Amino acid sequence: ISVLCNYVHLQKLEVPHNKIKLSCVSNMPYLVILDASHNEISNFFGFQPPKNLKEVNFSHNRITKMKDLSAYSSLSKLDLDNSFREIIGLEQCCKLTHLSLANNKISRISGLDSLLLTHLCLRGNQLERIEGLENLRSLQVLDLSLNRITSLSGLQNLHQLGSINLKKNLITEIQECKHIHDLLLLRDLNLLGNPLQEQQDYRLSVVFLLQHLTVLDQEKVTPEEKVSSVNKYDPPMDVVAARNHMTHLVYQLMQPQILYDTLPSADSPYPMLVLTGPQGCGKRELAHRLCQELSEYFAYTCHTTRGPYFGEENGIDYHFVSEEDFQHMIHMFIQTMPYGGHSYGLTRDAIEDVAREGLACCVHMELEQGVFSLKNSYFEPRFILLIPTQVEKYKGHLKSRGLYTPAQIDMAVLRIELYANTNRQRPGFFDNVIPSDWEEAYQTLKQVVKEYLLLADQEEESNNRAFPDNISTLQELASIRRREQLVREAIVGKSPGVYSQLFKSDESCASSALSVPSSAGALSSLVEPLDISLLGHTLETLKQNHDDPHPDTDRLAAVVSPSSDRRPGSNIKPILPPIPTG
Ligand SMILES: Nc1ncnc2c1ncn2[C@@H]1O[C@H](COP(=O)(O)OP(=O)(O)OP(=O)(O)O)[C@@H](O)[C@H]1O
Repeated sequence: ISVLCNYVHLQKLEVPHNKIKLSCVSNMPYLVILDASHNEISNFFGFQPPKNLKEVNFSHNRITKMKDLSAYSSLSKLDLDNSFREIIGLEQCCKLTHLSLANNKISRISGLDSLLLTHLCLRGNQLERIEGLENLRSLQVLDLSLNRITSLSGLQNLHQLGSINLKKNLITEIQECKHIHDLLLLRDLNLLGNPLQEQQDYRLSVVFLLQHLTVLDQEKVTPEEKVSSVNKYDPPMDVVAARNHMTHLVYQLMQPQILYDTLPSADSPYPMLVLTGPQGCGKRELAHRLCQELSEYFAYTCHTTRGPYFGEENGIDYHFVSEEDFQHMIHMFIQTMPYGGHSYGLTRDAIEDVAREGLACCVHMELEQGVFSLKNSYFEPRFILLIPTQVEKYKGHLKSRGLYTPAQIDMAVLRIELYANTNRQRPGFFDNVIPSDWEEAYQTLKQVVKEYLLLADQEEESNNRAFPDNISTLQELASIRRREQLVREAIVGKSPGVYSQLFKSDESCASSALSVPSSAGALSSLVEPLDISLLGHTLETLKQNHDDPHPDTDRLAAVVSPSSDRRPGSNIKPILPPIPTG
């Protein structure tokens, strides 16, 4: 092609698939693009360097050795798919962004450190490791297919990478993906033809580990795959709870159905109080103290396979059972939770036993498979969150227990945020929040619970009774007593025990309301429809009420007064803790 020597202004020369020599290029000082691929060139770049040569393709020639290309510093794109073993001579090509060195015999990447490459192709070489790429911080597209690479280590700092092709290599472990986990721009990954594809759930695992991917192995990652992978490997609390609930529901449905008579209907909620909070926040101690001090209202009801701590008693602190027995009675549980190598669970029978004694059950639980699981059931407990507000104090407390490793303590501290977030993001999820590191946490809890039981008003009134301030208080009390008398007559001595207020909700009122009989005509303007759904198991308490010469006026008034169809205790101001930092 020596005739081209006269074309001095030529900017683009394409002569692929020939057997030509390129000495004429020395006469083309303005050449910008040169394609001399698929020739038989062995001495490449053997011409005077055109000043502005940007794109050169010398692939598929007979080049066996790279050479110094510092004279060609304008190069931005270079294809050298030949048969050489070592990368050299590119150090001065500081404008080079696209480099293809495919199908050579390169076994080690070197000499690329100073370049600003965005696209690099090393397909079909003999690489076993990814090394020498650490400084290519601008790299966006990397093709390492058809090599012998076993690990993805070496890619972790290439934060601009959007596409990696590792087809047909020797990667065996899915865990290798952790090296590219932090590459947030990575959208396209190709691992086809690697041994790790044989592993079970390979695709879901990779989709989970690399949640930014949109294409994996040349196939689009669907939203369904993304959701399934998260549900499988890091299920949100709702999903864990839903599974737990579903499992136990299925177990229950497989059993003969028992009709319990403590409650008026099968789906009436039991009165229940649930204390929850992070590990070692003191919920266990508080729950048991509450059961002790308010033993006429509460009893503890959970089963566990862990052994009793010093001073704990079977049937009082837990029902202690063996793992074997626990599994044997698995169909009886409403929910279960594995924790620290032991199992915990709540059975319907245990709740029923407590209800038979006219008590409400009080339990302490973890969030995921405890509180969330109960939220799915038809039980409608009161949930109280106990949350540490002073991280250092909380850490100190955990340390002083001598039961936890530093890692476990850190994990426990991290979990505070889980509880705080649940409280922040789901208004009304907890009925009350009490800082557990206050000295007066128990007193606050007790007061809140008494409010639920409507005992606080009662105490207040009895104080008032003892020291009536003035005549108008006396008159008011007399008036309340008169109204209360009428109410008693109207409901023929039936009213729910105070503890049943724990679970009285708007819906239960609405679904089972009964209007006051006409014999109480005088009252019909005074009282709202009465909730009798909760009365079945409270007759004894009612009888006591009836015989009581000093009736609890406020309590009854609250049961029947127009305001009583609000959730009891709803007038209490929630005590919100300051949210811990971090
Ligand atoms: N049925 C249940 N469902 C869910 N969680 C439960 C259940 N019963 C107990 N738990 C929780 O299991 C955890 C372990 O209970 P355990 O009685 O062994 O207390 P602990 O050793 O004082 O625990 P912590 O780690 O909170 O100090 C506690 O967080 C407790 O609230």
